[in-house]
Amino acid sequence: MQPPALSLPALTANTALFLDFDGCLVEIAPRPDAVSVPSGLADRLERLHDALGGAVALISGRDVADLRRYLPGFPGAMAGSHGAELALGGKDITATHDADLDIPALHAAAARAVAAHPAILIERKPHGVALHYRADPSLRAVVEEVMQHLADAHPDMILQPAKMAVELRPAGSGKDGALDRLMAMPPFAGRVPVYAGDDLTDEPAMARAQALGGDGIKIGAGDTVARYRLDDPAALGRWLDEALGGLR
Ligand SMILES: O=P(O)(O)OC[C@H]1O[C@H](O[C@H]2O[C@H](CO)[C@@H](O)[C@H](O)[C@H]2O)[C@H](O)[C@@H](O)[C@@H]1O
Repeated sequence: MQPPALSLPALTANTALFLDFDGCLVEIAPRPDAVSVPSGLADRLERLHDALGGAVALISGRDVADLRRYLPGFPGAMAGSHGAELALGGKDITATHDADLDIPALHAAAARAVAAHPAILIERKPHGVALHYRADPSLRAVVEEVMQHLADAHPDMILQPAKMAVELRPAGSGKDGALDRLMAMPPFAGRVPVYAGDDLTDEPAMARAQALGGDGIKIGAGDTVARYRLDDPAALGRWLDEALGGLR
């Protein structure tokens, strides 16, 4: 499905805005810790937050503590770990699932399984693990096989394919669930959701936003359920700035 690239949805004072992080607000980098936050992004997010009465949320596969390192002053809600964590405003981070997971054991098992392949980067997350093969794409099959074995051994977790990576996240998590949770509470409730994202983990959330009468915006290339598309994070930034002008 290739959505039209011609027009974009209007942001109004009644919009609830949901933004993904990697590949959406920031360009993809060689490693998770090598992303660069564009100058002006923090200010843009704060102005959107003010103009939309606080109804702006970041919805990321990263955990919330990691997101906060990149956007420390962001005043809005953050859903992290593919929806497995939620933090409202600057407040505490809560788990949204009730799976009783032995995460240190999962991290150790993942590390043992790829010990022979130092090019595979292990990202230890509070609610799961990611194995990245961006440094050597020929290791994709190894990563997929290891993660399938880990998924088979951990029925409370599900596989999440990502860009040059495969992740395990808790069953019952998901960015669509994060969107639903936020849309049920103020200041999001009663608004029209607009969700921008770039990756497979964003597709269910964009579908959900559209099912609720809103819109999805796919950032970059690839099949998508979203009705709209923008080329890259810079294009999203320009569109958000234009939209801000109309909200004043
Ligand atoms: O939901 P997102 O905010 O888009 O996060 C998805 C994953 O992003 C990160 O990995 C991806 O970005 C890295 C930095 O650009 C890149 O090196 C990697 O190849 C990508 O897969 C992050 O490391 C993951 O934890 C997120 O789940």
